[in-house]
Amino acid sequence: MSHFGLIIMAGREGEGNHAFLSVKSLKNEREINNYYRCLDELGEGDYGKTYEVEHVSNGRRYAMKVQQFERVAPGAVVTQWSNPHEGVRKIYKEMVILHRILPRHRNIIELKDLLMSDNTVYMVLELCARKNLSHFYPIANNRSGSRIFKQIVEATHFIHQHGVLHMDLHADNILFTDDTMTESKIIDFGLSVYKPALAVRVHANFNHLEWFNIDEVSGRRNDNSVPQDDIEALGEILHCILAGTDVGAESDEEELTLDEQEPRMDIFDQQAMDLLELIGPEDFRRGALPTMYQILSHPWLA
Ligand SMILES: Nc1ncnc2c1ncn2[C@@H]1O[C@H](COP(=O)(O)OP(=O)(O)OP(=O)(O)O)[C@@H](O)[C@H]1O
Repeated sequence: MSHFGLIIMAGREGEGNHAFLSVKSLKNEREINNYYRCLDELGEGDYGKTYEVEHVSNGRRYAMKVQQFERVAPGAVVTQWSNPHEGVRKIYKEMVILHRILPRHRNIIELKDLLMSDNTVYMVLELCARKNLSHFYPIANNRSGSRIFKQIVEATHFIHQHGVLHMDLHADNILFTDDTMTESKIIDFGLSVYKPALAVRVHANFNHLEWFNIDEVSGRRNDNSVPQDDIEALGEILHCILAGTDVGAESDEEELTLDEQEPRMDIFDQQAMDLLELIGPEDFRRGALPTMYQILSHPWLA
């Protein structure tokens, strides 16, 4: 049975404490219009686009991530340049992570609905504002910086506890619920990795053997991702908060001067600098990376 067939079969009503989400199967692409009206484009990624949509019957607004995948013909050839299974695998993994592995968390985007046609997946997500971390960096101060960074660290810790490494934590993938920029949400689990051996919490009896091919989770697929990869990304984010700008962002404009990359010590206190020296980029770091528990108990996040 295909991965997508499996996801429809495996959801059982009333299971665990996660509100059951049934997968709607669409006969064709047009049928999506019976459920959601498309209002505006929010963003575009490698595999599709994300739109602001309105539920046809209750008028509520959501974000809908639409991803198309190519059906993989039996015996399709994997080459150095193209692997026809990769797109399907990426989309499937994101769906399973959001749909089954992670319970609800206030700082992780919530999956609200899931629809599928023959070659398209529609992930309906809670709608965030058009504000991401890069809008927050210039206005961050010691108090708001610590509050938002703590939200991101706690959500990342929660993800890790369930055996998931995000692997793509940066400004574009951390949105705010509204323009006040007080509540953040981690999005985009497209590059995430699921490692059951890392899980110390299991949601709703999630059994990875029902959902993933054993090669995928056994390390046989040559995946070297570790929690430290996310911790390093958190260190980069902290540097940006303290510098007040997206330090590593690709831009057509001139590169930032060294001065512009410096932590703003007139705004942030010594505790913030101490945390930067623990987890920040190598220019700042004093020693080996601490664990998530050590980061969470740091006084700047108290
Ligand atoms: N829940 C949401 N609310 C508002 N906007 C969103 C939401 N989810 C995604 N977006 C917007 O759509 C963009 C693309 O979303 P996302 O990163 O999930 O897609 P992607 O196809 O995986 O992208 P990429 O290939 O760049 O990783 C985001 O950067 C963001 O601007």
